[in-house]
Amino acid sequence: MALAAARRLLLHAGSRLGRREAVDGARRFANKRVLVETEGPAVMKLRNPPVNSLSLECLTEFTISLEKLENDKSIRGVILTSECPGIFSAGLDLLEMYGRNPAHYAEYWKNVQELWLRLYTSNMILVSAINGASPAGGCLLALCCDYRVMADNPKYTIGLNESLLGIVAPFWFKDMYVNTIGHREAERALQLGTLFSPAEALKVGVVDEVVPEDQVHSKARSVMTKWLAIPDHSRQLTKNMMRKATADNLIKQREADIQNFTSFISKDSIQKSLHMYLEKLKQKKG
Ligand SMILES: CCC/C=C/C(=O)SCCNC(=O)CCNC(=O)[C@H](O)C(C)(C)COP(=O)([O-])OP(=O)([O-])OC[C@H]1O[C@@H](n2cnc3c(N)ncnc32)[C@H](O)[C@@H]1OP(=O)([O-])[O-]
Repeated sequence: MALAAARRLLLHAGSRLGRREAVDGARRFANKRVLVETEGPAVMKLRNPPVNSLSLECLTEFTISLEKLENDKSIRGVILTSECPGIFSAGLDLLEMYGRNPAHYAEYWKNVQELWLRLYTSNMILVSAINGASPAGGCLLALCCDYRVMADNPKYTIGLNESLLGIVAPFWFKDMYVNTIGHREAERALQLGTLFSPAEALKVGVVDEVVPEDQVHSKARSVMTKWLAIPDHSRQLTKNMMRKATADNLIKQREADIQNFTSFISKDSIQKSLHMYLEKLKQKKG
């Protein structure tokens, strides 16, 4: 379904579904895969079990929720986190990129671009409370934030691991990685597909702070309070100054990027790599 049509549908549904309601004293609205609490600092919780993979539906709901928050002038900042225990997000949904047709790949990629552009250029303060594993697209979500707090659990890893899957992170994932950790670290981490432990992620600058697991949300809230003390107009103009060129780089070649992705992911060799990776995930489970 085209994004515009899906958005119309969801926004319409949102006027019923997403109407602010009092639930246990908290104001919140929810789609199926994203819960948003707007009491105190707004919190967006991904809840697409088992692993918060970013399916087309999840991406669309995420984008719509973000749009609704952006349109609410009383909301200046959002904490992004997960409701799935031990998983922040497993990244893009592999089943959206495997065994489908080119039209589906193109539609999916358009929605990935849309979410990234919205998150990366959001006027709101975004703080991620990374309470679980955060590979590839999961890391991408966190990198879009203005500040990243990660739970100190060595089982949780974060990074752009695409090369391990036999696929290649697109140039805008790479640009954001370079902006965050510098060229040399990004060059090495992208080629190796490094998944950093929290301590390593802190050392290279993938995250800004690592705290005991039970403090990840309270720390994110205190970070938000500090950022909220800065006047919006100056912070927003500064953010825009820092990020605009990177976002524009994608905006000026969105169609070409969709075509590149579609032809890349449709290749037999790439589909084979994804098949092997999915099998590996299954075997790990069994
Ligand atoms: C060019 C494009 C750029 C690409 C960017 C990306 O983000 S690429 C994405 C790169 N992402 C990665 O490389 C992350 C791959 N995932 C992992 O490493 C682990 O799942 C985990 C560490 C996130 C959670 O470990 P855990 O032991 O808690 O959980 P588990 O492992 O037992 O999985 C449970 C079920 O979820 C399934 N499933 C998992 N991920 C995905 C997915 N992305 N999608 C769809 N499904 C996924 C898994 O197959 C299994 O299904 P089953 O058998 O029940 O039908």
